[in-house]
Amino acid sequence: MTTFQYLKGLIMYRPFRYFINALAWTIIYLAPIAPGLITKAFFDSLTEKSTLSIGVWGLIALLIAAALGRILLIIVGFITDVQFRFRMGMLLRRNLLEHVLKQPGAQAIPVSPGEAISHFRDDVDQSEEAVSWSVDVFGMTVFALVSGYILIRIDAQMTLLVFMPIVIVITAAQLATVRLQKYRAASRESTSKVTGEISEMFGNVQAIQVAGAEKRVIDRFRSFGDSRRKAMLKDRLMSELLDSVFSNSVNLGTGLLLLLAGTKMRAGTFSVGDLALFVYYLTFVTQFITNVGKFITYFKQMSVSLKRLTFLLQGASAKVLTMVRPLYLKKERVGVKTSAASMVGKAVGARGNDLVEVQGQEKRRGQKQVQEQVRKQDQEQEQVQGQEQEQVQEQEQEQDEVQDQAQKQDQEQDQVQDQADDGVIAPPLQRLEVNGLSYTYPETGRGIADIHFAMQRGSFTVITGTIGSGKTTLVRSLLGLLPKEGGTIAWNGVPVEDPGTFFTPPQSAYTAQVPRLYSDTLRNNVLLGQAEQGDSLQQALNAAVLEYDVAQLPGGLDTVIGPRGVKLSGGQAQRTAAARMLVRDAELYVFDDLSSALDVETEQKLWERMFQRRREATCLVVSHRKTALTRADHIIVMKDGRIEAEGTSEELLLRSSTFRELWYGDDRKA
Ligand SMILES: Nc1ncnc2c1ncn2[C@@H]1O[C@H](COP(=O)(O)OP(=O)(O)OP(=O)(O)O)[C@@H](O)[C@H]1O
Repeated sequence: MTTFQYLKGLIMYRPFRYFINALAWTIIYLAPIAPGLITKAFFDSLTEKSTLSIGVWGLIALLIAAALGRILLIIVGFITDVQFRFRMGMLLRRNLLEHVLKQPGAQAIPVSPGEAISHFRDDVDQSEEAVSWSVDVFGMTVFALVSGYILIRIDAQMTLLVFMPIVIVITAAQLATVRLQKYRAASRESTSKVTGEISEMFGNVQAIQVAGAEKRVIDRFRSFGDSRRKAMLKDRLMSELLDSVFSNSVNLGTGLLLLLAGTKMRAGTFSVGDLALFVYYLTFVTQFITNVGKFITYFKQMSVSLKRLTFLLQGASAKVLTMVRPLYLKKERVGVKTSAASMVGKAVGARGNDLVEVQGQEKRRGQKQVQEQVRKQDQEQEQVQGQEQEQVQEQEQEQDEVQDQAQKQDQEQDQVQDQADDGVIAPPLQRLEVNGLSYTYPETGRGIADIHFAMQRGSFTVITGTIGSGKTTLVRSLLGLLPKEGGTIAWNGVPVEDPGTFFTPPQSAYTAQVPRLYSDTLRNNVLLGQAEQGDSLQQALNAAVLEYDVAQLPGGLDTVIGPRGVKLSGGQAQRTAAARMLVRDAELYVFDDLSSALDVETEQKLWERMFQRRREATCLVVSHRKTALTRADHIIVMKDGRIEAEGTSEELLLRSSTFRELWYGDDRKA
């Protein structure tokens, strides 16, 4: 997308508001035409060249009225500007945010969160600025044309001699904006780095302290700060330099005007009123040239912003940025679950509808056959006279029953179809099948390849393997947190089109290896906005073996656990994440190495309680612990991104050396 297309896309978001804004500012810029002409007439009246007889006070009153009128217009102009530009900024941020949220969770943004914030803030502002200035340029061009026409009619030679040098000076200064653009890009980049570093530091306070790296981290931060200072200085210096050239052009013009006007006035070809008008318009015309320059600069900076925003889209078309959408992310539908759930429904729904439709057609075909048969039988019955009445009645009854049954089945299917159309939930899990799943990290070329496995309802499957063998990658690719490169995932035989939106509650819930907690109360960290229903929270805490810990906390469930849950132990943090998962009803629970911060006894309790609570829960668990392995119906052993062996623990102890190492390694650790 070119910068011009981007600008146009933003304008076309609210073309009417843009038009109103342009109209308001064109009137504002045209407003000085009248006071200029009044001033000219007044001065000419002093030398008896004009018949205007309003006197000094009359002139002052007229000029004040014109100024007040312009102020009023400017207020209106600000209102129209704000109405347009903030909507445009919101659209950009909204589209960006929606795109980021739709990305696989593990790859949502290609930069640090701090840098992403800087893109959201500065680059959107920059784009707003450029579009807003385009309005000014339009208004001022109209002013320049009208005033130019008036001045040329008075004295074409004078107009040319005064304004040409100004145009040349300003154009030369404009050329220097290429450098300004370079400096601006560098200052943006350095600001992003500083913002990113701040968020990294705040996010990793513990790690920095544990490593005794405070000084090194601060030194690094200081070096980023220094680079930023230098880049900002160059940027500001260049901006101010150009500004001063632009603003001093008026003085240059006035000087030229005085030099040239003297001779012409002596010759009687240039009146005092003409001089007053030239001086009066000079400021505005110079402002026009300056502002056109500014707009060109903003336009160039906008191209830098467009590049940076497009980078955030990670390969998606830049058109995403200006797509016309309502300014909110979700549209809640009354009576339907959250949009995530509705997306889920649609993911399966698309296929589900096909299935229902095919089945429906078969049923209807079946029904027609039955009816056909009935008709035939009727004819036969009419032909065979004298047959016993009883037999006929029996047959009719049977036909009615068959028809009733077919009708009932049709009604049931209609119901299923309605549900799928509403996008509520996918059907309960009976079987999950993964075939040929693969993903490679572009940075390392590592990942997983050709993963096949299946899980039945209520089963407990453990993924185990050596460090870095691809366990987490497998889970993340399955759940759509990484974009799978190949393979299929089927829920009850129906392919899952978009795992990222499908594998969310109520289909599945997930606890990551490194839990993400927020600086909020424990309660809010578990519920994450979900309404507290009955004793569901207590049950989840109990299932996650967290009830004792909660009782020990000073504020219980209302204890604020600090940024990233720093006030909790590693095990408490993981169990909080597990409680967050368990408080949500799900068909499939996925745990990524929950045991890494739990002792054997606590882990044992956790599995026991989990199964007491949900007998039918299907679990996919990454673990190397015997507690989990002995409970498993099926174990998948990963090595170098592939499944090396699978089976029960007894089978694997006989067959897999990797598994034996993991099994006895666990003994050695215990
Ligand atoms: N974000 C990433 N970028 C590039 N390569 C990665 C990334 N994450 C993991 N890898 C690589 O992919 C391979 C599989 O990693 P993965 O985290 O899935 O292993 P794992 O079995 O879960 O390891 P662990 O037991 O340490 O949790 C490893 O070789 C790792 O170096």
